[in-house]
Amino acid sequence: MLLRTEGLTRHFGGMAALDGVDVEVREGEILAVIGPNGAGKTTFFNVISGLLRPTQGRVMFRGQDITHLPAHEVARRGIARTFQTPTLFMESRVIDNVMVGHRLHTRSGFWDAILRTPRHRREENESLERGMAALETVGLDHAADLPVRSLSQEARKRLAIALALATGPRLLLLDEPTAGLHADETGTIARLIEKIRASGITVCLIEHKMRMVMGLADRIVVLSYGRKIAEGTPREIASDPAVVEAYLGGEHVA
Ligand SMILES: Nc1ncnc2c1ncn2[C@@H]1O[C@H](COP(=O)(O)OP(=O)(O)OP(=O)(O)O)[C@@H](O)[C@H]1O
Repeated sequence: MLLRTEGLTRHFGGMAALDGVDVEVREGEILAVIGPNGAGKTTFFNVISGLLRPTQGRVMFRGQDITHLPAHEVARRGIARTFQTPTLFMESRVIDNVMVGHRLHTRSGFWDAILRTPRHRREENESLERGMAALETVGLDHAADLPVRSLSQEARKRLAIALALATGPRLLLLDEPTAGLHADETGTIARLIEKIRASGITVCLIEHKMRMVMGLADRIVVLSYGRKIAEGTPREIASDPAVVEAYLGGEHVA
């Protein structure tokens, strides 16, 4: 087991955005987290990645309790994530955006940078290499020197994934990686996710596009009102009465 949440609970005021959620992420799989709007999916990612403290419950990663670690420490241990709305530096070059991600793992400080110490130079070279490798994975190595603003919407999504890959994760959390994209662009991202998994990185994604989820995920976890209501293979989920009810009962039909 790569990651396990136990009784994960998060309240906002009187409301439980997550309510006793037990989820296991297996090494090497693509796990999709789905559910109607407001089901708690993003909150689930925020708690795992250390951006939010759970009210109750635990997060275990590679056998260690990471529940109370700050976000940068969770990232250092091997969990990277993307956000629904990526924060990119539009006027900076593509490669510079990616190198910021890798610096999370470097040790040079302010004085190393000012004095251009050997350690700083070595780490800069390493950041560049890692950054270029991440860009190559997502198919943006040819665009390394272009400003981010010149990229299409779809290429920016891939860049956001490259930023996460540059941190060298074991587990990649993708929050709606295809939001706002057309069907053919969605296919490109799906193939990229398969490629990332083939490289040995475990993927957990939040996704609303059912066709994509059904074709891509090994397993699916369904959240509704903060609770896990179903879990299984795409085939099992598609015919699960509780899932059909959760989607048809709300205003959201995928
Ligand atoms: N920081 C916050 N403060 C207060 N309430 C919040 C906060 N974050 C999330 N919530 C509430 O928690 C519930 C779950 O939200 P969350 O964003 O996790 O759902 P989601 O499944 O990701 O939804 P969507 O599919 O719309 O992105 C919602 O009712 C939301 O309004």
